[in-house]
Amino acid sequence: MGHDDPISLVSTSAAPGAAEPVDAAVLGTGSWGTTFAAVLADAGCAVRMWGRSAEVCAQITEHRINASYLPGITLPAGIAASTDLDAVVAGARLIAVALPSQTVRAVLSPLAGRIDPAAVVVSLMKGVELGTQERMSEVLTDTLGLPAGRVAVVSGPNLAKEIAVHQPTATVVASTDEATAALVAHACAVPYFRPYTNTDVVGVELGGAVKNVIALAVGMAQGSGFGHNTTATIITRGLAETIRLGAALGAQAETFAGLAGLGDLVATCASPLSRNNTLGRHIGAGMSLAEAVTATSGTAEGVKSCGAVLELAQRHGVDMPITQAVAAVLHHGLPVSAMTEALLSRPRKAEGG
Ligand SMILES: NC(=O)C1=CN([C@@H]2O[C@H](COP(=O)(O)OP(=O)(O)OC[C@H]3O[C@@H](n4cnc5c(N)ncnc54)[C@H](O)[C@@H]3O)[C@@H](O)[C@H]2O)C=CC1
Ligand SMILES: O=C(CO)COP(=O)(O)O
Repeated sequence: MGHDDPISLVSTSAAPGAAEPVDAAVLGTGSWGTTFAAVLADAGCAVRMWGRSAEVCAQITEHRINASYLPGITLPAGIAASTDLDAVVAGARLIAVALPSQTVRAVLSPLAGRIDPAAVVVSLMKGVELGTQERMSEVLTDTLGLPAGRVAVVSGPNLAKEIAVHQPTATVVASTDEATAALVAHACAVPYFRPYTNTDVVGVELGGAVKNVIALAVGMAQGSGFGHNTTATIITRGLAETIRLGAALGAQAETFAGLAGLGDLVATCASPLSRNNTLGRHIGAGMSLAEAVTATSGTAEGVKSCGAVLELAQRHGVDMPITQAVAAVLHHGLPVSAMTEALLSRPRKAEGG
């Protein structure tokens, strides 16, 4: 690695001054898992990936490509992918998970109690689990039997396809344990990807999960033909309801003004690369949910997480009208045209209320 090593990421058996590569595992060979694996490899880590498709794993290992999820990208050398979960995590000091949020518990359950005691586990996901209303770091600690301090979350304005071609961006690495956050930040820092650390795990995770729901709402408005005033209104009021939920769950308000809050909200709502924004636009243009899912390649987390975020809000008595409207359109048959009326005809109130 070409940068300082403030904490113990490298093997203690390394010769003085000679940093050994970090053993890292990435679970999930979709667009973000593959891109984050490339970032780790560029930062000097030795990276193994786990995926359920033998064909995708072979492409990554043998040809340094992932044609379905990152077409046109050549991956850095040294990434090996396999369908053998046990072999991929064995000996890894950093295990990053990039799977659709609703699948994480089932995929990781076989690893319960079997993670290397020195390893940290990193959530790259932006979702909330339906039924339990758990954030992804909670699903990881629950499923793997880990203390919260051994889990970190990476979240920010991080559209995978931009990072895969080394466009510059920053991110937030959050953990309740500052040393864990610093360790993960160290492992993924490269000239085009700058990690900041934070201990507000709740705020960082909520920022990532709720912005997907707000991006769906923005997409629905754009697909209906509305312009920038409507987009800006949804982004701003979407941030307001995210902050309200965060306050109820103990997050720090300033986190939502940062990269994992406003930063990611703006990137996702503005970019046609966003699957949530794209799916929302299809719905706004008149497609059914099934048609929109088919027309959108990749995981649009907000489709399922809108229900889980709403459950969480209702459990804590928090008003989230945009989230409620998105869930009503996607899952309860509310026409997009009625969504606008439902939101704009609410009782007037003070802006900060
Ligand atoms: N793509 C992006 O730009 C970013 C995505 N994220 C988050 O990362 C997480 C993963 O997203 P992506 O990699 O983009 O999704 P993706 O749709 O590109 O890939 C999902 C991967 O999970 C696999 N998968 C799906 N169901 C599975 C199951 N039941 N068992 C095992 N594997 C399964 C798929 O085969 C695929 O390899 C999501 O929470 C997303 O919000 C976060 C930041 C950026
Ligand atoms: O999280 C993302 C950017 O930060 C990716 O957004 P989508 O999941 O909507 O593509």
